[in-house]
Amino acid sequence: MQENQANRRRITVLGAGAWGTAVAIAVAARHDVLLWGRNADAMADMAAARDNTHYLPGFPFPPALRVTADFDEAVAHVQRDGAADGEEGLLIAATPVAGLRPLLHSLKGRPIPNLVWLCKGFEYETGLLPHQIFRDVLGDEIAGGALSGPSFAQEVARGLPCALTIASTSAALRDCVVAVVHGGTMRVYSSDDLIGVEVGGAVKNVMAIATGCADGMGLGLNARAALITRGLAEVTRLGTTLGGNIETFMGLTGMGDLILTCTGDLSRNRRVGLGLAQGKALDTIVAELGHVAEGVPCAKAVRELAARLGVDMPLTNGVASMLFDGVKPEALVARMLARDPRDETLAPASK
Ligand SMILES: NC(=O)c1ccc[n+]([C@@H]2O[C@H](COP(=O)([O-])OP(=O)(O)OC[C@H]3O[C@@H](n4cnc5c(N)ncnc54)[C@H](O)[C@@H]3O)[C@@H](O)[C@H]2O)c1
Ligand SMILES: O=P(O)(O)OC[C@H](O)CO
Repeated sequence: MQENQANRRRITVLGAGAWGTAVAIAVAARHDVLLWGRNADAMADMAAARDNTHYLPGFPFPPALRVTADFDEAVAHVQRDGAADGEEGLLIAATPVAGLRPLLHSLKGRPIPNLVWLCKGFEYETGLLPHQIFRDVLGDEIAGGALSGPSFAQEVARGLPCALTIASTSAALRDCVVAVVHGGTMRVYSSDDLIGVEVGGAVKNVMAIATGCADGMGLGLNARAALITRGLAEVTRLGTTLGGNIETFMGLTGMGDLILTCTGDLSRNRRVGLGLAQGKALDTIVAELGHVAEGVPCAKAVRELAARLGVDMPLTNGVASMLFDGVKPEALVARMLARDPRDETLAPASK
């Protein structure tokens, strides 16, 4: 479907992994898109093959998608001098959380328009959410927001229906992202709850590791439903303690993404859990994945954050103990089942 010429925008996607590539393919149905990646050889291969054969093979690039390894060119693509309101380009940061800070530093001082990030997690070293990293680096220089929700790259690249949420405190940024991304098979909802949206997107990855592990151990569908539900309770406890709205955790970026990632075998985080159940070492699992699994660093960051805040997160602690302390899945299951009974609904920070 070609967008009406008047509505075409210039979009740059910074980061050429699976998700950046899928989003670039999806928006190139209606806009002029430049996909930037830091590896010059990989980008040259992509330009020749018109396919991201390493991170998202089998999804040919549409004609309006170009690729580059030249950062200046990528940023200049969205800088149109004198662009009228409603015609600005959009920068989409598609790195993992670990790459967000260095990427934003590279953008500092450049006259860029709106920016959204796609990563889901807490920064490992600082425990910060992406919007806090954004403010740390760029302050109020430009408007920013998180685009999140249940979305496997392969399905989006295939053009299957998908619903996302753009979270930002800037109404203009939200409107820009809806104007660019909403349409065809993509629905984009808006929210001003950055904390809620980002906590949901981050902690669901930890719960997907837990659920993958339980499924891999053959603990059954009852256990899976219990894990997802108690996982949602945990996400909500942490998120509301940090200032997120409780309703956000019942929405696309909370319950929606939690269900998808815990149950869908396309999930890399779920596959980490399946690997743990097989007795594989974490290094082996991560090497075999060949993609980022944000739930791994996130489990550690969230364990520390929750301990600091006094928020009860037994599933997160359990996942972190398997990943980092050598606790075996069977021992963890026994430990979880032996926990004292309690009220199903707990106040945010109570234990
Ligand atoms: N894959 C999905 O289905 C999906 C969906 C929604 C959100 N996400 C989120 O999007 C983020 C990226 O995931 P992905 O699937 O693209 O990961 P991926 O492992 O497929 O690719 C990661 C890409 O980021 C690049 N990268 C890493 N650090 C970088 C840096 N400092 N500067 C530039 N590039 C850097 C790598 O070279 C690679 O191209 C993650 O936070 C993930 O949780 C992924
Ligand atoms: O493959 P995962 O586990 O990183 O999940 C991908 C997306 O976040 C799902 O919305």
